[in-house]
Amino acid sequence: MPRSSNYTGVAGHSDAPSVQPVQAAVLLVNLGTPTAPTAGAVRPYLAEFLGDPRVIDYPRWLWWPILHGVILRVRPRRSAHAYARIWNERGSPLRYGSEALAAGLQDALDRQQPGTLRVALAMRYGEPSVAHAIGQLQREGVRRLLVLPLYPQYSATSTGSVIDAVADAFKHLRWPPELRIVNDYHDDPGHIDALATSIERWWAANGRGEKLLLSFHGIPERYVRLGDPYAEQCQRTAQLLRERLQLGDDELIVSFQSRVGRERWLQPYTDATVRRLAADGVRKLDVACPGFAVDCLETLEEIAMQNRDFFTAAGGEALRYIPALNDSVEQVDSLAALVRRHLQGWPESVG
Ligand SMILES: C=CC1=C(C)c2cc3[nH]c(cc4nc(cc5[nH]c(cc1n2)c(C)c5CCC(=O)O)C(CCC(=O)O)=C4C)c(C)c3C=C
Ligand SMILES: [Fe+2]
Ligand SMILES: [Fe+2]
Repeated sequence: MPRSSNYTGVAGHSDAPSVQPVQAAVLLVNLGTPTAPTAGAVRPYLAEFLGDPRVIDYPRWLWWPILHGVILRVRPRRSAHAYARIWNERGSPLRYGSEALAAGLQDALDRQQPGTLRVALAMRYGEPSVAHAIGQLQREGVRRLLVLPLYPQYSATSTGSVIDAVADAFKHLRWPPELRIVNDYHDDPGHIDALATSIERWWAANGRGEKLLLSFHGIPERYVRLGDPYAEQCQRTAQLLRERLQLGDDELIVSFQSRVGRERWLQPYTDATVRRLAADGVRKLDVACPGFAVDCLETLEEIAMQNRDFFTAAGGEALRYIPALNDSVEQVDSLAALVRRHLQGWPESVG
């Protein structure tokens, strides 16, 4: 059964020509990435990203001159240099990793119930945009849409912004599909199990470091004070993993990376933490980033290169980055189960 068909999964019930074909789709949404590791390609990407009021909530009259007058003149070159370190013949890891995950999820769902569910991928910033992907699904006859942002922990800056983009896209549709959105899956047992299994598998192949650091992307602390549940969800994911891996409080540490700007972000910061651990005598440090569904600039460059160098410069021997779940069978299977659960009550599509 071709993926774009309007097969309804209810053979024998679609003989009346007036019945509208029913097809359901899962739209995975990741952050997005530049089209090339150059300042020219990074600038429009950063302009869209940092111009999103969910990401930076300063009033526009204050932020716009700073963004366009200062930041977009300086940062694109610096960021492009970082992107160049992780770019390869397949392009940007965030893009091909997300595509591989979407393809894996499509195959897994097809194996269970062939042709009932279409998996599509959109990027919050850049292409293919959320509006473009939803328009395409609409043209294919999709009437039921499950949006799955690839962020295990909810933050207004990430998931909230995806919800905005979906709402904006819907404004332009005369007859939008029925909609469900996964808010988060930070404590989903299948997801925790997938993370734990992948870490254990990595330890079985590479041996175990003295400590395991879980580094999550940071956000401004102020956002959490204003009600963003992100920090709490990161700590919950860490606690569940700690229990599942049977690690003590001093063996599994949580930190927050990728701070931008002058505001105070969630603490402790990852760079300060790896330096402190090296200074405290830790020689071999394992780092995983459970907030990232697929590897990207923030894991492959910031952790596996920059923070590795901070660690060794401070006296550590080896900082070993444990890859994200990417398109592993663990991630594909846990997301397929999550999708099936969220589709319950839409029996024509997946039942
Ligand atoms: C300045 C504010 C930022 C907030 C708030 C923020 C939250 C946030 N980001 C992610 C996931 C990713 N961010 C990535 C890159 C990235 N993040 C910011 C800024 C904020 N992020 C910038 C400026 C950049 C671009 C690179 C740079 O110039 O430093 C990425 C990687 C993208 C890639 O192409 O590989 C991801 C993924 C989350 C989950 C989050 C809130 C929880
Ligand atoms: Fe970010
Ligand atoms: Fe970064």
